[in-house]
Amino acid sequence: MEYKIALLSGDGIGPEVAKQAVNVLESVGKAFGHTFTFEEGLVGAIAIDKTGNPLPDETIKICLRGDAVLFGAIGDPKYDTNPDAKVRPEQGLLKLRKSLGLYTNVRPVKAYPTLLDKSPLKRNRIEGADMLIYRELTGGIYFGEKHLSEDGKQASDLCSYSEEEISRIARMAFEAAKLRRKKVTLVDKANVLETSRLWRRVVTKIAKEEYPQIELDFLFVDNAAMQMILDPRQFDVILTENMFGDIISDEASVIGGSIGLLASASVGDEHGLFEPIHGSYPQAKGKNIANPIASILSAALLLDYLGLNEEGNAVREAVDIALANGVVTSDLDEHSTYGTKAVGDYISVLIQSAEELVVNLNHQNISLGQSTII
Ligand SMILES: NC(=O)C1=CN([C@@H]2O[C@H](COP(=O)(O)OP(=O)(O)OC[C@H]3O[C@@H](n4cnc5c(N)ncnc54)[C@H](O)[C@@H]3O)[C@@H](O)[C@H]2O)C=CC1
Ligand SMILES: CC(C)CC(=O)C(=O)O
Ligand SMILES: [Mg+2]
Repeated sequence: MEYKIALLSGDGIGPEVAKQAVNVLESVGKAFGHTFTFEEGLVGAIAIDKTGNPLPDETIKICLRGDAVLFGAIGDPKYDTNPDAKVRPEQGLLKLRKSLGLYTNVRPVKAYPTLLDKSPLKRNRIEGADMLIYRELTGGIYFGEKHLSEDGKQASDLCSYSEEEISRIARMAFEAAKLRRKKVTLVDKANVLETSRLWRRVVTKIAKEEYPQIELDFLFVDNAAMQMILDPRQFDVILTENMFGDIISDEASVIGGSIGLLASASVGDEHGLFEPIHGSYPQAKGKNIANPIASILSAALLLDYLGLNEEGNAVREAVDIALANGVVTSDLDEHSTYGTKAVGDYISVLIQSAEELVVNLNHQNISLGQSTII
């Protein structure tokens, strides 16, 4: 089959890690007889530099005509250090999520058996940890009305959610839990926030009426942040709003040993975008030291989204082999001599001999709209 992928590499390490994901997809194409074509679009700081707009209309068109979007990262210190900048790279990513209707962001987190001693957390706390974070992606405080008073002394960001926005991602999270350990934890701040109380009411009703077989429990986000590192194995599927999900998923990346391992799928009713959870890590730009695995595993989720589960598993299998053989960047092994490209090449070469891989890992399917991810 032929697939058209919109490629938005972005800023900082985005292009370097996305390049490795592209190479991996091309290897998958060779091994499994598919053709992936890539159409590149500008986004983020580079798009501002070239067009004045962090998300040019042409980029949206490229995404709309693709079968899926592969995204690198955006962000640049010249904006991070200038709070007065009116046009910012991050606006490009937020607008893209909204324009494509990507209301659910799935972030798989696990402790890899071969990396248990790479995490700063104790092995006996993390062994077996395996969760999916369902983060709402197009609502909440990141999208609410912003206000700065004329004298610059008062500011506000509105956090707003509707029943519809909550119920559509909640159903996705419950569907995922059905195929796993049948537990959903709603993370909120319902002791303080009206929006969180709405989340509780809506999610509780859906659980009772539609998913009686799923255990639903609740955690306040401050406690959840602590539980995440105290006892991460208690979590199966976490369901939460936009900002809480952003924060606790970076925290959860410590379980695996590096944020450079964490992939994500952003999906809605019609489109899918696949990106690492990390940002543009500008300190590493051009140094060939960034871990490409988050981007490569995002490509695996993209394959699942296209219905190519065996191909997605081949990528995950190759990643597992690289990790087991110590073919990792310096974030996972300070003595490593492998760079971004070497790790990507190793994984790509393994995939090209895919018939030798046992593409039969113990991954569980997750129902995600019309498609299935692992
Ligand atoms: N989805 C996106 O494009 C995101 C963009 N950002 C933007 O990225 C820029 C930098 O933000 P930060 O807060 O520094 O977050 P960041 O995720 O870029 O980096 C934080 C730290 O994580 C580690 N790290 C990140 N990616 C890694 C990789 N592939 N391999 C090894 N280590 C890695 C590094 O230690 C780094 O110092 C900002 O402009 C921010 O707005 C931040 C988060 C997400
Ligand atoms: C621009 C930010 C909202 C991106 C981010 O931190 C994320 O999606 O994880
Ligand atoms: Mg984030």
